[in-house]
Amino acid sequence: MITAENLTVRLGGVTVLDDVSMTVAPGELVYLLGRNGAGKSTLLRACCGAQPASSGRVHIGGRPPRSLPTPMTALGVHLGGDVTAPGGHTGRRYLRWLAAAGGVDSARVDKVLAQVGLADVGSRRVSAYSLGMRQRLGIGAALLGRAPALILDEPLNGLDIDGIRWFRGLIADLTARGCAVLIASHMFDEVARTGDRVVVLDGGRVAADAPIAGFIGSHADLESAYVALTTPRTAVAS
Ligand SMILES: Nc1ncnc2c1ncn2[C@@H]1O[C@H](COP(=O)(O)OP(=O)(O)OP(=O)(O)O)[C@@H](O)[C@H]1O
Repeated sequence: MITAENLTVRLGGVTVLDDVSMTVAPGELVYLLGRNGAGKSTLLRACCGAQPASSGRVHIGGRPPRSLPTPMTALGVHLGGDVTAPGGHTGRRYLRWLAAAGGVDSARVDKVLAQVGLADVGSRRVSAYSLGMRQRLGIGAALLGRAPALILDEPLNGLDIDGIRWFRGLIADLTARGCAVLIASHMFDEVARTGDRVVVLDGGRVAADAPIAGFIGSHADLESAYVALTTPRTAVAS
């Protein structure tokens, strides 16, 4: 279970998240939507304990993220951006390094490499991986601890159609096993196809929190419903 309660984050005098409350229940796939700068990454970082709250709270499985005794087994995280492994690490060595740091049995590493489709290239340097392979590796890092909650920031970026189909199956399997999954994404087709619920941020506030079909309502599709609800970036700036 991932929970944010009345979460406010101020950065550099700006309120980036404003009284945000939301929950991701076990077995649920919730997509976090919002325009560039709406506060999605900040919310995900706060949920991981990487971004302190100005007020309000976050709980992972009922505990504040920074007080989890073994964080990697409670919450899997891939905060997006490119995976850069130190010192020319191979994919396998990178995951072993993370597993050791997180107190996870190194026997998980080869299982995860297979799970993310990198078994054949585990001994290749990460610096020689393609963008999609690095994305898979980052997702693999989030899977190391077999955590019952997962947070991913734009995990589909860089994945080809095979990667997208693989990812779909992976998340369906995890949610079927009861994992609570929160994903920030701009890929509306994929969100509409696979999500249970959307939480929409607009200017740091929750503009909607609804099952996908309910959110779409009488609109033509998810994108139209979203555009009708949220403030275009140009309007925010003017
Ligand atoms: N360290 C910081 N200091 C000041 N402002 C920040 C800081 N980090 C983020 N912000 C601001 O907070 C707002 C939300 O940023 P955030 O990265 O959470 O948005 P986002 O919804 O994830 O956007 P994107 O879709 O582009 O990834 C932005 O206006 C950003 O400029």
